[in-house]
This record gives sequence, C-alpha cells and structure tokens, in this order.
Amino acid sequence: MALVHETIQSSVGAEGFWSYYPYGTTVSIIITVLAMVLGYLYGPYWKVRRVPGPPTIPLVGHLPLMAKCGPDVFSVLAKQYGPIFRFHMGRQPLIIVADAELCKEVGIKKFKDIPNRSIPSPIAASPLHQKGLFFTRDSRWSTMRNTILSVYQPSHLASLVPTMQNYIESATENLHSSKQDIVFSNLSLKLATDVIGQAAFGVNFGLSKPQSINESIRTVDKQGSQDDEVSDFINQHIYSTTQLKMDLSGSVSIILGLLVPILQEPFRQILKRIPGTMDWKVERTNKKLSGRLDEIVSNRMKDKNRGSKDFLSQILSARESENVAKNVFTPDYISAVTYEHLLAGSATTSFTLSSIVYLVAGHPEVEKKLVAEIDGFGPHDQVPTAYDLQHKFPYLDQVIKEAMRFYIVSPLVARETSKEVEIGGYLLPKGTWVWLAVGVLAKDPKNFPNPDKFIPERFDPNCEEEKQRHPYALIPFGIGPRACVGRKFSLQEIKLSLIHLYRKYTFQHSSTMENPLELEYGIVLNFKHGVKLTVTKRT
Ligand code: HEM
Repeated sequence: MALVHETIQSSVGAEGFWSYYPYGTTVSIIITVLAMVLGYLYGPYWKVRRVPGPPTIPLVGHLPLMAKCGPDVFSVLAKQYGPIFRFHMGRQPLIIVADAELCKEVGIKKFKDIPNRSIPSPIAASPLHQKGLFFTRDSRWSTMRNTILSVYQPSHLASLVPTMQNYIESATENLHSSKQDIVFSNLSLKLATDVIGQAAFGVNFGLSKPQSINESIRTVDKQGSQDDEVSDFINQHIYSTTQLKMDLSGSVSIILGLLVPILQEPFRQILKRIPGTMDWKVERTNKKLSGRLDEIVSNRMKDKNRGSKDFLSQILSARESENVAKNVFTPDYISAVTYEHLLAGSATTSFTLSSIVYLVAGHPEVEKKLVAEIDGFGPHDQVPTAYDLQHKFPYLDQVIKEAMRFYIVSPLVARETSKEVEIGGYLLPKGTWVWLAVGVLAKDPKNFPNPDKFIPERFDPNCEEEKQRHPYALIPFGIGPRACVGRKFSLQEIKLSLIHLYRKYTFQHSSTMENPLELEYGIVLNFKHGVKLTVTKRT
C-alpha cells in the first residue's frame, strides 16, 4: 500500500496527489452507485436465477415478449421451459407455475408459507385498491376473510335469487325489439354491475332499465355523458378499473413501478399534482370514488335500521357484534372491501356471461341441447330456486365450465412467499412472487384433449376424460384458502341469467364482429371490441 502511495506521489507530484484523491473518490462513488444500481436491478433475478427462463433484457425483462405474444406467452414458455419457469415483469421476476400438481402445492399444501398476494405495480399506485381482501395480508386478511365468509351463507345467497332475477328480466326485456345487433358484453356489464351494486351496497344503479337498454349501452362507455350521480359513479368505477393496466400502456408511475419500482411512489406523488397527466386523472377518480364510498359507509353506519340485505350492512352488523372485526374493519377498509365487490364482481361475471353466450352462439348443437334442458325444467315463468340451480341443470354446468376453461377471465393467480420455500425442486427465498398460470393449465392437452375445441361434454361426470383429469386442472376461481369468495354468488347469477335468456331468445354472431375474437389483457381479460350478437326471439 505504502509503495503504491509512493509511486502515485512520484508520478503525479504533490499538487497532482491532492487532485488525484478527489478523482479517486469520484470513481469509487461512481463504482459504488453502479454496483448499487446493478444490485437493485439484478438482485431479485439473482435470487431465483436457477429457475429456468428465457434470456431477459435489462429493465424491461420479458415485457416485449408479452407485447408480442399476448397472454399466450405463458403457454409458449411452458412448452419450452417446463412446469415452473421464470418470467420478468420489468425488473420483477415472477416464478410461473404451470402444472396442476404444483398449483395444488402452492395453493393448498404449502399455503402457510405462501399466504399472501404479490402487489403488482398498478395496484401499488392505487391506494383505494389496496385495502380490499385481495391485497390485505396475514392476520388482517384472515380476520377479514372469516367475517366476509360469514356473510356468504347459502341461505343469504338463496335469498338473493329474486333480486337477481328482477335485474335479469329488466335488462333483457326488450332485446329483440331493436332491429340492430346488440353489444352483449356491454349489456352483461351493466347487468352484473346492477346486481352487485344491489347486493354489495343496497343501491339500485339503474343501468339495466329496459326502455333505455340500447341507449344506455352506448352511453355508458362515454365518460361523463350521463349526468346523474349513479352513472357518474359507475363511469368513474369503469375508468378506475380500465386504468389498471398490466402492460406498458398505463400511467407513468405504473410503468415506473414495472421497471424501477423504487421510483414509482416519488413520481406518483409529483405527477398526481400535474393536471392532465394520467396519474392526475387516476388520483382524481380514486379520490372521488373513495369520497363517495366513505359517504355511503358513514351514512349506513349511522342508520340503525339498516337491516341485513346487502353486503355492506351485513359487514357493518358483523363488525358491531365482534370486537376483533371492529379493529380490522375500520371505515376505510369497509369502503375498500365494498368497492372491491363491485370491482371483482362486475367485470369477471360479465366477461364470463358474455363469453358463454358467444361460444354457444358459435355451436348450434350445444345451443340445442342447452335449450332442451332449460325447457325441460318447467314452465317458463317458474323461477328456479338456489337448490334447482345447483342440482337440476347438469348440461348448463358443463357449458359454463367449458366456457370458463376456453376463455379464462383471470389467467394468472398471484401469490408471494412469506418465507423460504421449496417448489418443484427450486428453493425460493422469502418475498418471491409465485404466480399460478391457471390459463396455461386450462389449455393443457394432457388434461383437455383438443384444448382449442369447445366441447362441454368433456365435463360430463361419466366421461373418461373427466374421470382421468387432475382435480385442479381447471381452477378459474383460484385454489385453496385464498380462492374466490364470490364463486357461488357469480355462478348463481350466471345460471339464472342464462336460463332466462335461452327461455326467450337464441343468439347468432353479428356480421360486424371480428373473427377470431380479439381479447384485451388488463387486470382481468376483456373483449377488445365487445361481443356483438344478433338476437332471435323464440316462439
Ligand atoms: C366469474 C366470476 C369470477 C371469477 C372468474 C373470479 C375469479 C377469482 C380468482 C381467480 C381469484 C383469486 C383466487 C386465488 O388467489 O386463488 C378471486 C379472488 C377473489 N374474488 Fe373472485 N371471481 C369472480 C367473481 C367474484 C365475485 C362476484 C366477487 C364478489 C362478490 C368476487 C370477489 C373476490 C374476492 C374478494 C377475492 C379475494 C379473495 C381473497 O384474497 O381471500 N369474485 N376471484
């Protein structure tokens, strides 16, 4: 060391020596910063580097691959890399699990080590969405979930049949009277939003009014074109939902969240104050939505005669009777879970309903069998009970399962390890994002021969294919203790809707519709241009 000093001193002289050291300091600062940046960018990758995956591009990871292949990217990669592989969402590596047995391991067998959901960047930029059941963690989640499950007793669901039926009748009353084709996906979104609005808030959003169905189908898509409060709320809700993009088309802070998460929050704080930016718009919408929700919640809290018909009232009553729930369900969390119901319950149910009608319209032999089963149930004005819906429509069940397999609304289920855990032969450190590729499972020819064919009979309990299939090959509602709480609710609504629809109408694809159907990949799957259908009234 002394020798090095001497050499430097003699070669640069006394003056040069002093200027040399600041230079050296600068170099070491640059090297340290570079090392930190590289450590920040590559640290997450380094911890899971043994899991196979395609080569990644710094910063953007595999996002360009995703933009090129769309949601099919995971099927393509599963073929190449096997049942567990690495995919980089920007800087963040995801461990993708694309095998039914491994999904069971993550979702059920090792649930206690993987109990939470990872928080993707669109949600990290949206405080409103973070306090729902979906993204809460650990003991807060389990207390919230237990209270919410107590609300979903079978008797409560059964009592919702008449409400659901009313909205369904109202939404579908005038379908045939329009000479034009209908945008069925818009109609189903309004119907699902109305049903969940009533079930969650006890509020009639009034979107499914029969006299204005075509009119409102058109206007609901335009921001602010309806001026009453309810539709304003809905428009904001739809805006807030559609802005939660998972690709690079979101707001600047969301994009930063994908590429350099550390910068996301500081930038969001700045951008949300700059009028006109997407972050400013999202912030405004979220604020308005939260304001409205807080208002609804605080009014309902004061109302001593609120009854127990809707989700919000039930949660408030449960909260009052249990001390634990009181600490967990503070007003902001109540607003969030109630809003979450609107969010989780409308887009998913609506997409599923539309995709079923679309697929049946393309398969006349399925339509014939389905209509025969529905007609065989009883007179057309006999509304099925919750029990009837569960037990008396076996072919309808097969059609729904097959449609949910064919177009799986939520093709990825996001989880995160809370301690080191071994999955599929790889040791994953605490904090690893483990995502179940349920969309890949649903198209795996091992479990579903001819996966690109729509064949409801493959779910016939007597069929060999059904008997041999892995029990977790189709999990559109997720798996284990963290699976969807709204499964029975949405299936009840979907079945009631289909029975009512096919009692009155049959549907054909509109000539104005693209073929094949184009899908859009957001927080959930959506139709790019809607599902357009020609309606024929049954005689
Ligand atoms: C066809 C309709 C629906 C589909 C396909 C669907 C799908 C899903 C999926 C895949 C998950 C993640 C499950 C997991 O991690 O294992 C989930 C969770 C959830 N869903 Fe649904 N869902 C639907 C309807 C609904 C409805 C109607 C509601 C509300 C009434 C709802 C509320 C929720 C909630 C709160 C969670 C979070 C559960 C938790 O973290 O404990 N969903 N859903």
